[in-house]
Amino acid sequence: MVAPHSPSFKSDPPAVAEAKQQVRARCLAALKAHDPALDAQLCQRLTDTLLALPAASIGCVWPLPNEADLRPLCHALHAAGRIVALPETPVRGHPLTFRVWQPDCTMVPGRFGTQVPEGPALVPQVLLVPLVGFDRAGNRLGYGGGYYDRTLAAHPHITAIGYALSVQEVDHIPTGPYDRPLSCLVTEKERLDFG
Ligand SMILES: Nc1nc2c(c(=O)[nH]1)N(C=O)[C@@H](CNc1ccc(C(=O)N[C@@H](CCC(=O)O)C(=O)O)cc1)CN2
Ligand SMILES: Nc1ncnc2c1ncn2[C@@H]1O[C@H](COP(=O)(O)OP(=O)(O)OP(=O)(O)O)[C@@H](O)[C@H]1O
Repeated sequence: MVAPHSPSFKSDPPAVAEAKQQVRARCLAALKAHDPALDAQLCQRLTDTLLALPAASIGCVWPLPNEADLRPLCHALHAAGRIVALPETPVRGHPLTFRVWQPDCTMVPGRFGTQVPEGPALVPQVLLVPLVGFDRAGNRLGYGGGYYDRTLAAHPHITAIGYALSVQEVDHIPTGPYDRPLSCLVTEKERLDFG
């Protein structure tokens, strides 16, 4: 039986949250120092990976400051006839929604400095998952909103592909009850498949 006052964690236990915060700070510093020339290599590898999939619609990512810039990938996928969608960030505690992006569409400001296309809503078949840090077991860590964790939980059939620059790798990402490892992650150097 569960003791009456034992916490039933709806979120990460405090020790895990604290450990994540330390790893997050280290990875954000690495991201900030990264060579922007690597972004083109990452885009090329992601373009090859995604165009090899039959997905009609793909959830991409519009960059926040210091992140890898995937805008060339958005253009390449659109030019290849795929529907490109970008995330719209709701209030905390809810999954992301997605709106169709086109090269000439209007972008409007969203939460946390994000930009959102003025297009119709759509759930993409394949979803690129950004991250702040990752490890070789496929664990990922984001900015701490839990948005992608909730989105993947809400849409278990979406094919999720993580992406990162190789400088964002750490030995071990602390995990909590809601974190699910990625099955695939692409960096500018390699593609990792985690069985
Ligand atoms: N490019 C991009 N878009 C994205 C995400 C992402 O990670 N990258 N998201 C992933 O979920 C969602 C937005 N979620 C976010 C949740 C929290 C913070 C946040 O707390 N930012 C801090 C700055 C962090 C730092 O650099 O130290 C802040 O605004 O204070 C940012 C994005 C959807 N769009
Ligand atoms: N499916 C979920 N249901 C309820 N709580 C969740 C879920 N996913 C994550 N959380 C909680 O949200 C909080 C933030 O999670 P976490 O620190 O793992 O976010 P993150 O992976 O850094 O962010 P993101 O997924 O947006 O990139 C944690 O307390 C976590 O337990």
